[in-house]
Amino acid sequence: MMDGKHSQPSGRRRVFVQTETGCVLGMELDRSDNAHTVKRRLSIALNVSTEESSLTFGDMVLKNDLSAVRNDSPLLLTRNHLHRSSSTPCLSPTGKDIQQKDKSALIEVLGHSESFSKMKHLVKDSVKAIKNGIDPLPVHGGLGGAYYFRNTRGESVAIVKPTDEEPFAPNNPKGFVGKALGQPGLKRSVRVGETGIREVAAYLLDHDHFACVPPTALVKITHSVFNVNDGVNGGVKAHNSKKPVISKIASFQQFIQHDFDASDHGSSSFPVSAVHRIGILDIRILNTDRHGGNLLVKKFDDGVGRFGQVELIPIDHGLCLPETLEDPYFEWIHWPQSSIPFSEDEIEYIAKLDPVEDCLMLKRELPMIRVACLRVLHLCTIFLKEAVNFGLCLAEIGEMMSREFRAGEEEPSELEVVCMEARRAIVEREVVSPRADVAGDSEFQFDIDCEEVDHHFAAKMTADEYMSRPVYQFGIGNGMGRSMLSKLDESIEEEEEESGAMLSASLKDTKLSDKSQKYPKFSGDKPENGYLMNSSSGHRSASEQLPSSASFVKLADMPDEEWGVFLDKVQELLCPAFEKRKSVTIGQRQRLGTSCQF
Ligand SMILES: Nc1ncnc2c1ncn2[C@@H]1O[C@H](COP(=O)(O)OP(=O)(O)OP(=O)(O)O)[C@@H](O)[C@H]1O
Repeated sequence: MMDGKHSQPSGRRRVFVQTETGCVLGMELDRSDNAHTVKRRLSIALNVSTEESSLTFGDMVLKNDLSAVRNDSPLLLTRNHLHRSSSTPCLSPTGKDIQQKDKSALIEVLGHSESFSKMKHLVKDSVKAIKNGIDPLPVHGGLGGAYYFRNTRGESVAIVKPTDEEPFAPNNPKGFVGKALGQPGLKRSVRVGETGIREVAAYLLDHDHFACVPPTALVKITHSVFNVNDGVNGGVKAHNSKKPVISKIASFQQFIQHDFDASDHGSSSFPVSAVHRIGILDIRILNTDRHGGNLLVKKFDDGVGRFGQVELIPIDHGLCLPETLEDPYFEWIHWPQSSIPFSEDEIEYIAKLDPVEDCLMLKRELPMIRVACLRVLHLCTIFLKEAVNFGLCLAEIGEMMSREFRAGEEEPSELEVVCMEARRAIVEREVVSPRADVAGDSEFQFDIDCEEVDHHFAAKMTADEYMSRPVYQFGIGNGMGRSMLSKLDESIEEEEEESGAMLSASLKDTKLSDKSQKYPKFSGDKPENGYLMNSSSGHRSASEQLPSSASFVKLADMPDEEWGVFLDKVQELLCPAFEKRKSVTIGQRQRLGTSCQF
């Protein structure tokens, strides 16, 4: 639901500006403000240099016009050079000063979605506990900084993960540092500091609480428990050896009581429907991190005190919705439940999924979300719907999205092969008839100038208006196709190109029928290139190197109109790909005999 604050974007708004090193300042914007005035205020309040830096909001680099910035939005101040270091400090602020300057509450939910109303009591309980001296407790597991926030009884009510404490972010408390916010992260297709919005996106996309993602919101939160590494933010230590209070942007998720996680326990007691529902979510969001540790398991009383069935709660969605098609990791792919056909209600749920409406909703609730992520969501939802229509089961769909390692080389997934083929077909068509089919079409009026783009377009346009247009007319980017790719995107691309990982241009000689012969492969000859295996294990060691990730198919480089044509082409090519997959499964079943029937 939108409220008055949403519908009047250019009036007075409060925003939270975060520096690359994690300092956060809340400030009020009025109509006369522009990026320059915001930077000047930031520079004075935080004593940071804002020279040679850009103010960004998702894909947008903000200049004069700040009308696209919504109330309560987090903005990021990034330095302009390509290879930024994480050591550029805020010079001298203390958390207390900042807190006094921006006058925000201890915990403020960013965003006004109805879905966040469930968080109000958690926020209230946490604030009350803090005021009563009950401090949050650091979480020891995981690679990122995380904290259990408690109620006055000392029970955990929420888990909070600050964006500047993610793996490789400047204030990571577990030694995984070295990058600035906005740079490619643990997965290259997910930038440092952007896992929190993905956690929120997964919650918002989990319509009807189908997969049971715990309520999650983005918050601005202030406490002394948070980590600031030496040398970051000037390495300021509080007088009298007390840790300073510090404000952060963080994800705030309801704590769910549980008994263990799925990595500690055999999967045989997991209900088929829970596995299916989580699988359906993972496919839509292309989850690259669904290992057993990210499924909490809760026993429930079967009434007679026996250990019966369990509930599964999916957590940690920070590595979903990557900026390019990626190799997902689906632990459930190995579980027999995934080979059982979908039930009627699951099929109905999938049929009702509307990728266009989902993208609009995410853009409305998380306006900083990148076009690239929305395109991944759009594509994967279409893929899921078509696959289920065709009659594939969860395991088959998951397998079609997963890459394979053969002889130490990584091959594109069947879905990626379809996408590569679709892009090649478009390129060929353009060579024959350069854009004749799209360029002159008077309906393609959605390319809006890069700087002046109206990012409230999505919010202003009703779902019906949106739905009544051909899909290729609206490239999910709200006019932010190629033209809106920010400098950051260019930098991520340049870095990828430098590392030789970008193979998406190699679209020649591709044929659906023979992926192992015709497609480029990523060699796993260097140990650090084995990231598929590493990420699959779910237990990464501290010594593990930054995994190199590769993209066979990029989605965000297509202008809006091409994106629509691409989606149509993908849909056309999916049927033969499904036929092929079905024949592989039948072949496997025949070989295995009846022992694997459920
Ligand atoms: N909503 C939740 N309710 C209860 N416990 C949770 C919740 N979310 C996370 N946890 C606990 O906190 C631990 C760390 O959380 P999480 O896995 O999300 O962090 P992470 O740093 O992203 O981890 P990793 O590096 O393993 O991906 C989990 O293993 C789990 O035990």
